[in-house]
Amino acid sequence: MPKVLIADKMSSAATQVFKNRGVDVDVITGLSKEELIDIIGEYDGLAVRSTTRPDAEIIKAAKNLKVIGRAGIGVDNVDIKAATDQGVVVMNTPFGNAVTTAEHAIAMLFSAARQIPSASTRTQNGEWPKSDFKGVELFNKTLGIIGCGNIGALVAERALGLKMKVIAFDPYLTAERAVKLGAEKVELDALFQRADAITLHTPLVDSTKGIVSRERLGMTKKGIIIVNCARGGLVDEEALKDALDAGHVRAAALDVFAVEPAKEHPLFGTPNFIATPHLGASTLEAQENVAVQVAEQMADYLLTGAVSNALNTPSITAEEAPRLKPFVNLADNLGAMTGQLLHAPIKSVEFTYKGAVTQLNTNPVTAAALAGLLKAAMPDVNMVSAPVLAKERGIEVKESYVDEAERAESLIRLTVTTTERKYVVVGTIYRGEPRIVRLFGVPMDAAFSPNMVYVRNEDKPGFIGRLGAVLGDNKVNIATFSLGRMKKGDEAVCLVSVDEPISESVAQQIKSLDAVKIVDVVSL
Ligand SMILES: NC(=O)c1ccc[n+]([C@@H]2O[C@H](COP(=O)([O-])OP(=O)(O)OC[C@H]3O[C@@H](n4cnc5c(N)ncnc54)[C@H](O)[C@@H]3O)[C@@H](O)[C@H]2O)c1
Ligand SMILES: O=C(O)CC[C@@H](O)C(=O)O
Repeated sequence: MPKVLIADKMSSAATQVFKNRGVDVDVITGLSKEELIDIIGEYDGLAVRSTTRPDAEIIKAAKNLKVIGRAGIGVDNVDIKAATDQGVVVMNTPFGNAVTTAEHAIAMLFSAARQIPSASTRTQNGEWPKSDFKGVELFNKTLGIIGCGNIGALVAERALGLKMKVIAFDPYLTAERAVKLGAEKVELDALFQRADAITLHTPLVDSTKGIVSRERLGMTKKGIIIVNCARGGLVDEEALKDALDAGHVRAAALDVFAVEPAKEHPLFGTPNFIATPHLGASTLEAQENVAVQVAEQMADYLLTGAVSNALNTPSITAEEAPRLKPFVNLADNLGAMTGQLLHAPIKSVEFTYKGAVTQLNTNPVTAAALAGLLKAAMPDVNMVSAPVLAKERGIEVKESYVDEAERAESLIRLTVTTTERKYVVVGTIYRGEPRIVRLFGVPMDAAFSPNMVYVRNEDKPGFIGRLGAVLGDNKVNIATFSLGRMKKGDEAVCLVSVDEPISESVAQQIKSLDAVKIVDVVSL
């Protein structure tokens, strides 16, 4: 039974889902990094919100970890590269708290425009400070949205409902989608120059860090309102403080801070400044949504192999997972065998899919074959990291499909081009088991096994007997012996599965046989 640790406070609905799905679950929140490192090795899954920060050190200690589930959207608290390198799937819940956060941003916008928190505090202090609060309407004002994805679009919709004009900067926002949202797509500087209020809804990435800079604040109209319910680090907080003190920024409302938790901050106590403690996602509905979603996604992956909302590997539906499993196994074996028989750097790999497999999502199949191919040189590679590593090493990866739907069998062909030559291997599934049907151009039919010897030889009478004698003389027991040849008297291939790995000495004895061209040991 897989076991999951819930390490951040989240709705008990997550625990219930895990239990209902037959996943063992511990809820231990408030752990220090050292305490988490001490216990994480026991778990197959780790569920977090934004407090726990699974970094490379924690992930390295998580020897059994298969999945990290983020009950929320932003995953900047997870070292995704470290997770990928270790084959740990990272998934989030991209829609569970989007409405809630959009509503918080609108609430912060109103709070800033009318200084509601301060007015409330002072009224309740008995000051009746009526003359001290003159706000501004949002009606007919221009709202600048930086980042117009899920939440930004929801904020746009709500702002339009308030009869605001909406302009948006988002490098990935198409003009068509902007029109559909009722927003005007603008460049970043234009947004700062034209907006009466700016709200941020981007991830914290290199291109967004400090996007609200001192220089850009200087481009804004006097009286601008700034709202940030995305991530601390998007706003130059010191520059914002100066602009508030100078009366240039009318008001600012931050839900997120560069350093959290923000217990002390230069902005705290500044007039016309509003702060909330990262409450964007904190509603009953949102927390129920993300808890249930993350638990269901993690349970799906741990129990069926289905992947959804993963940041570092292709999605696999629950329906696909069982159908893909034999092909992923075949791809892994084909890749691993080929990778051990290559003796030069890989330049490109083409995956050709034929027959029924073309009807499936072949991304995980390709990833598994890539992992097998690269494993000879990079033992820690896995199907999560393989596509990234291949790209980093400049290996061109192509996929093609031959839709021979009438063909009962499925075939997977790997065409691997190294700096020296091209290799072609073909495999299929027969009675649920993976088999190799063509090895480097030579037709054959062999099952995969943990210990195999690959021999390429001249097609001559007596060779098989001599090869068998060397193995027998060295007490190497043969499990299966598969043969193939291009044509009579040409090159032939022996693929011998043996009970135990052969020693280097035995390999040398085989190499010394007449007619031998190549001898390689394959371990799967
Ligand atoms: N305060 C909270 O509690 C809370 C809750 C949920 C999400 N968030 C934060 O809000 C962020 C956005 O959430 P979402 O669901 O809308 O994500 P999303 O991925 O749907 O949208 C993010 C948008 O930002 C855009 N973007 C990326 N780089 C950009 C750049 N350099 N300039 C402008 N736009 C850029 C993307 O194209 C995308 O459209 C999350 O990454 C998360 O950090 C905070
Ligand atoms: O979990 C939270 O409270 C915040 C989550 C939020 O920042 C997100 O990125 O989804």
